[in-house]
Amino acid sequence: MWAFRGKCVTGPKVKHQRDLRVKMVTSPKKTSQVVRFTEGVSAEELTQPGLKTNGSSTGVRMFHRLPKSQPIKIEFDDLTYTVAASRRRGQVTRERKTILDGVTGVFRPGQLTAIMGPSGAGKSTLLNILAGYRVRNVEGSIRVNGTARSLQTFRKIQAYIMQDDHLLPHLSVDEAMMAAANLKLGPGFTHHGRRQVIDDVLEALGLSSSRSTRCVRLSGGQKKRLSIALELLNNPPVMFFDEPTSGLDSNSCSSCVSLLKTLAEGGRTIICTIHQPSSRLFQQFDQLYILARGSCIYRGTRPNLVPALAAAGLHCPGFHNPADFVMEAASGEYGDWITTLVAASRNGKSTQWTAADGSPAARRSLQDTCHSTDETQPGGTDSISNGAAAAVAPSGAGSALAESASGEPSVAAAGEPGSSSLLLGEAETGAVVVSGASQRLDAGREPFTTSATTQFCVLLKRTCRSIIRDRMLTMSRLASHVLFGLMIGSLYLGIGNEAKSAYNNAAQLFFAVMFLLFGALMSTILTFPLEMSVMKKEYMNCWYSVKSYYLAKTVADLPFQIVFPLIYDVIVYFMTSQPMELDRFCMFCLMTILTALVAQSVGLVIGAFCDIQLAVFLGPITMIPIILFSGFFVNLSTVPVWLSWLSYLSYARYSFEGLMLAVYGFDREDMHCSVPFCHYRSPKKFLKELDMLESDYWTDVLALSVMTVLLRLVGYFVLRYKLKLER
Ligand SMILES: Nc1ncnc2c1ncn2[C@@H]1O[C@H](COP(=O)(O)OP(=O)(O)OP(=O)(O)O)[C@@H](O)[C@H]1O
Repeated sequence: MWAFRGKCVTGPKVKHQRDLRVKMVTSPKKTSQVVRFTEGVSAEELTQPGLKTNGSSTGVRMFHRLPKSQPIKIEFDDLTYTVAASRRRGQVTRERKTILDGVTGVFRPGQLTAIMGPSGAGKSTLLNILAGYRVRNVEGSIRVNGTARSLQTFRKIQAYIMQDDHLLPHLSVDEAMMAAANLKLGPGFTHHGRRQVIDDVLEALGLSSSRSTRCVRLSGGQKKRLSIALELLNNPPVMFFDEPTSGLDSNSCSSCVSLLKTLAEGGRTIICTIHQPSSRLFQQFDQLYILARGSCIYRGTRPNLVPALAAAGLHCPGFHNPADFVMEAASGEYGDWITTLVAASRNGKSTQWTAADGSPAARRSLQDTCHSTDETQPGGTDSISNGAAAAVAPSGAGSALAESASGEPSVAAAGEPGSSSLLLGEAETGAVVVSGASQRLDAGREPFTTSATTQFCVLLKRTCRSIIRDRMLTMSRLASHVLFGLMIGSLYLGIGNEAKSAYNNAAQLFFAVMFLLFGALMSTILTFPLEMSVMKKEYMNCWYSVKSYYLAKTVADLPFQIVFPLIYDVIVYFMTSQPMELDRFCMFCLMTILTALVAQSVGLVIGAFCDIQLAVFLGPITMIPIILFSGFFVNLSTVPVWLSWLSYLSYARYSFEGLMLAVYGFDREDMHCSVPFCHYRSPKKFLKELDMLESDYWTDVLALSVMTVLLRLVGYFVLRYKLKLER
């Protein structure tokens, strides 16, 4: 059941799935669009700009203003991927487990290709390798439009939509889209131009009415469509989808696959992994690439699947969903057919069943831009071995990609604003529509569309917005500083100048250190790993650099790490009657702020290093030795020499010492004694007792500052390393 603007199109008009096929047709010369449907849709519906499925729009519409792109054909030969085999106890083994075993295939523009196979067959692995998400331990070759794939160039023209929708929960749809547009559309786009592109994409994907809805409140289907919308902004000609229908109900699945089909019909190369599609979904796929145990058992069109299986001796019973049947066969339910089917498809090399050759538009366009599938490119193969070659693939790939559909090597500057149409749909002339703003595909080594400064500014704004919108966390942080401040202030009320309460006052200062350390550490640890998944997706899709992200992330939280300790300081300092001297108060505040900053840096390192489960354990655990060597529990002069070096690594030591010196140092006069004898009437005596008399406040400031900077650098490199490791 399809509907337009909420109106259902059912009954005699729509008889078959094929009737529902939408063809977007436009003339490159005309600015107005003609929307042509196959049979079954009334004339007045042709004028409707949006298309809705099951009451929710999954619209199909020409996007006038997106950057232009061009068709991309991906070929891969003898792809093999191995991982280290698990070690048996007490045994060092060099054996490797083969996940993909020399598979070959071609994915063409204008086609929706499904990579199918039972669980563990290697679908996601193949997708990741083709998308460039995985490069280590990969052997074989990948060509893009007949030329060796340059990972750098390819990353700019592909989008990878992950199985889970990694979205920032507190941003609205519109805000998420605007941030993406600011990052992905070049400087040539004005604010108005970006707005128009966003409007087009949201309208087309049926998200216009959800503009102001926060991502966290979107339905599963809407989240999926938003994930696609975000990637569509720069009109990537290649889109990879990992299990796009997972977690969706049958209607949302259908809407989602229809959308993918429409994107493919516009000339894009759409590749998705899918487990076991219903027969309704299955009908939508043009090409199938079926894997079993890391080998290809079928490569060809969907209608050819049953004949191909029959030719190999495996007969699909009538009325049986071919998708189910082939999955059952691949799982071994009818005996061991895998070897036979792999041999029949020659592990993907056979082109016997790949009759269709892309949409006519894409095909014609490719004739100008590509070499034949089976042509061997002398020296043009991106031989990937242990990832090394992928990284140094010739930049010539970029120029091949950059050629226009007419074969002319003309690609306008990145982000150049254009006025009409894009790759989605076919021109009446049959050529793929490529007019309008264009994407620069060979813009040197820099893979990002926007400058580092722009990336930083956009990310800073977005991160600040996310922090403020995360009311629960932000208010909890604020409330905890106020409440603990009042609690400590009440508990140690007016003791700051009382000689008999010197130890209590030191305990109060030590508590401030603990509270600020844990507060800043845990708030970072709890949020950073969750943001990392969003960051990873966006970084892999070339939105921005790690550097820009990390800098924005660290700077965005800075005001909070300054304001919250200040609130605590004001309450505690005055309630506990510390010396009423401005410079001492400023030194006190500086020390608490540095304490929060160093703890935040530790949180960034731990958050970048491990997932949230491990991080919430590691964070507090790593604090134990830091606290132990702070000088509060043990007089540091009594620590054995072989352990004393640890105290120099303890940032709690510098914080505690700094606070003590701010309050008792700098020749403070004797304190008030309300009893006959006070041992620590002289602040110097008290500092000497704690082995702090010779210490210097500014050395503590320097130590904490250096630690903050170093830890932030460590966090940055850990983040980079983690991203590299995952590939
Ligand atoms: N880095 C790795 N180390 C060890 N094994 C791996 C690694 N990556 C993948 N595998 C294994 O390779 C096999 C294929 O994994 P992959 O995720 O590609 O399967 P899949 O077909 O997508 O399965 P599913 O549909 O269940 O997601 C699995 O058995 C998986 O455990």
